[in-house]
Amino acid sequence: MWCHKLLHLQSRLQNLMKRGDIGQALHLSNFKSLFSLSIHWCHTSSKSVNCTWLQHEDHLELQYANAVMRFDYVWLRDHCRSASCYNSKTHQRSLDTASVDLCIKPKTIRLNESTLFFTWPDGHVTRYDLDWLVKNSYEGQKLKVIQPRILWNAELYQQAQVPSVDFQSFLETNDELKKFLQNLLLYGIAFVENVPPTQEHTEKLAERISLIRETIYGRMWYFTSDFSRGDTAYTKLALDRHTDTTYFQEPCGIQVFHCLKHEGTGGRTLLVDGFYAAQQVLQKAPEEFELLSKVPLKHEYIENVGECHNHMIGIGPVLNIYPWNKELYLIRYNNYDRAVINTVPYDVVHRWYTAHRTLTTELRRPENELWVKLKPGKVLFIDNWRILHGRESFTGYRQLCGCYLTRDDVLNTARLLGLHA
Ligand SMILES: C[N+](C)(C)CCCC[C@H](N)C(=O)O
Ligand SMILES: O=C(O)CCC(=O)C(=O)O
Ligand SMILES: [Fe+2]
Repeated sequence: MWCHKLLHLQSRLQNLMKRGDIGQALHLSNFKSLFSLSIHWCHTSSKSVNCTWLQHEDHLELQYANAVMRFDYVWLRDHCRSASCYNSKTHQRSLDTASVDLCIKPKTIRLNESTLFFTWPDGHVTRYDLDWLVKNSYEGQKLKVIQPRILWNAELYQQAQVPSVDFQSFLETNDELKKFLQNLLLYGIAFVENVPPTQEHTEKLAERISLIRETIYGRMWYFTSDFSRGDTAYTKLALDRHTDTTYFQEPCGIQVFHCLKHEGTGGRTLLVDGFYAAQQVLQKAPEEFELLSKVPLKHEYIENVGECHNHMIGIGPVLNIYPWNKELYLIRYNNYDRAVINTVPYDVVHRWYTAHRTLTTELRRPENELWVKLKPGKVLFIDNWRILHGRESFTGYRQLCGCYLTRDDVLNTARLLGLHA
């Protein structure tokens, strides 16, 4: 009975809080205390800052800066930034989280200026700046974009007139490197021009941004249509749009292409913004978008050519999204390398094929295709987690070199230059 009443009161109060009707909420909480139900409902408000909070049984409800946030008590104890709990020099936690009582509750909470003080049962005091709490709350994070991007089709990309960066200034100035990285992060592709057409210069370029990710293809790779490896990339055939290394648990982050030579016809490179296409799917058929983000798939690379023996398997959905804000961060799309689907029952399989068809239709719209002819001196960087690439069939002798970059290190460089990454 009491419990029922308390729940009712609690939900009314929460609704009032949500509507921002603090006066009413305060009134109710006073009313409740008359009936001595207030043991866990201590409510305090500060005069100096516009901040109120409710101490629930298992969490703190904080209203500040036009936001209602909820913090678990263990979380509040765990993130304590006091000298004994956190090393602010190394930014590492010293507190042993496993030593925190999972039923912990603050003994008292008080506000001074813009700092909230929690005193825990053992006397330890944790202090949080209100702005830190806003910034680090789940509610705040949910609204934030992890990686800002500009989605494009061919026309939008051409209109944007994204400039290429010159090789020398790229090597010599941080400003140019930053500009380049900003474009790579926003559009998922970027070009460097006037690069001497050698593998060594391409490597130097790559190393300016990040660590090179060595794979079964080597550190720097160099390929022609010589069938030297068991993959159609090493032929003159056309390749439909795809992302690379879908058969790795973590597909390579960035791909670098430098065409060192082409004496012949065809061989243009196709680029398609996979996130733009996925966004169209989300708008037209949200349940299909969801399915593509849920069904795990296997991709596989089996090679037995000459000395090269490899068997790689990568598992993950086509669309990878952050669960808390639904932001898309990785598309795994390679119809050549997709392995047997056996991770879901037959009826889901059929729905998956329908969703895959919708995505493919978007990816294949001619207006989404950006065609470029790679030439010696012009190096292309592709975000392999977002942009699909392909190529036209070709004739004659064509030599391409390049490498993959470790995504973490590209982002690291970007952040060090002050970019949001
Ligand atoms: C030639 N190069 C080393 C760039 C990559 C070849 C990888 C091709 C493979 N089918 C894939 O899509 O992952
Ligand atoms: O030959 C090309 O232009 C690209 C081939 C390809 O898809 C790859 O190497 O990953
Ligand atoms: Fe490829």
